[in-house]
Amino acid sequence: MDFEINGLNAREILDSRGNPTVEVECSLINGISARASVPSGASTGSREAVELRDNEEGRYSGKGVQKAVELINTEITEHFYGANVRDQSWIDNQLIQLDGTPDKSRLGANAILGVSLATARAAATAVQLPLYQYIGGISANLLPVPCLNIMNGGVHSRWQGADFQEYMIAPYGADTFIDAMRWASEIYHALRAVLLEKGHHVGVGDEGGFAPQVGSNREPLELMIAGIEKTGLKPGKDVGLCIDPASSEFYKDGKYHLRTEKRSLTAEAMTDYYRELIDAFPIILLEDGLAEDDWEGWTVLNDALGDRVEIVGDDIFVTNVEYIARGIEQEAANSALIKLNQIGTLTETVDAVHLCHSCGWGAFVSHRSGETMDTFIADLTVALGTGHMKTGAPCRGERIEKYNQLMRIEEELGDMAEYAGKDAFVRPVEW
Ligand SMILES: C=C(OP(=O)(O)O)C(=O)O
Ligand SMILES: [Mg+2]
Repeated sequence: MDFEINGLNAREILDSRGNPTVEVECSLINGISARASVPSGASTGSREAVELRDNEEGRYSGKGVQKAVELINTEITEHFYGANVRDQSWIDNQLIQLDGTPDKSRLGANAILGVSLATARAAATAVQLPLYQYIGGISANLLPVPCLNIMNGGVHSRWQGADFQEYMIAPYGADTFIDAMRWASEIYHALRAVLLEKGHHVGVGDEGGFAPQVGSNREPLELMIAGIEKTGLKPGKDVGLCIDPASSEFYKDGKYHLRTEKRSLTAEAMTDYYRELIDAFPIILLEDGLAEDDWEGWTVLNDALGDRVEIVGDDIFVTNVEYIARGIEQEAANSALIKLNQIGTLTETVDAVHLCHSCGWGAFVSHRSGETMDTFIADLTVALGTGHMKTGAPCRGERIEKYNQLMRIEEELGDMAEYAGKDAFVRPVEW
């Protein structure tokens, strides 16, 4: 048969932070082969599937992935020799069983995801379909609103900038994805000019956003509004704002410690703070406003603000249907962040998105702060019709390449392409 796996060949490559990561090539008996690589987070949730990293004696001061590579090239390859590459759910189930741990720590979520994605891409190539169509079928035509993280803080700027990790622009008023990207790039350059005018430095963080030393977590929002206005676009009408404070990173002993503002707040006080910001700025999405273990706080936050903005859970749900289901039951949010390597297989990721959509929740597809040039999430977003996604600033090759892939998909779909626009978010855009 044409679709039998002939081999899986893995190697160690470097990601955008210069750390080792896994790349996998899946080859078929018919000569077709395809490649995928695995990203890595910095502000990771504690319940994420576990990456396998080498011990301290190895290369790269304990960060290498030689063991994960070796496991793919031996045990995993032997297991899948001759298997049907089109049977994705079987492949992913086998990977889970072969690993045998609840957190994928024996083989490593990095080894498992590399195999899962490389086999999916090889199958798409074998049936001669674009990846987004292979995964999403003939109705996959929705181009997402790109939410571009143009100001970085938190751990992604080594705590040099704001406490909040991500400040994003969402150009939902554009007619097409390519127009949205043009607006985004113009705003990015205008923001650089605004920062220079105000005497800020324009060094960037891990995801390509500027990371100036600001005096509060509100200031980046003011700077972004100035950048949007400088281009002639209208904040709120053309372009909205999203924030990901990644607050697990500054939560300790029941309080949220805002270093730049020299104050520590309870969950209730943080909710009040977010309300003030939502009143003052056209914010449409708030991710990880509270910490991963503050489940009670999340319900309070969602009750207070969930009818106004999309409340997205990242560290709290880790793309895991078990935690998303708990979030649905406890009304802790109205959307989940979707990161392939948090859960470790394509099938489980698709299940997480389906669960969100079946309950009227949003599913917000995301890159990681450590990325490669792999564009899988661009195709995945269109395949699953999630309507919005984030993959960093319109700068740095590993981020740009995903946006470029979405532009290619829009061009390929031609008249069939639809830009998600203002309907992308769980709560209506009111401007
Ligand atoms: C992309 C994120 O960061 P990281 O990959 O470091 O978890 C995030 O927190 O949403
Ligand atoms: Mg996050």
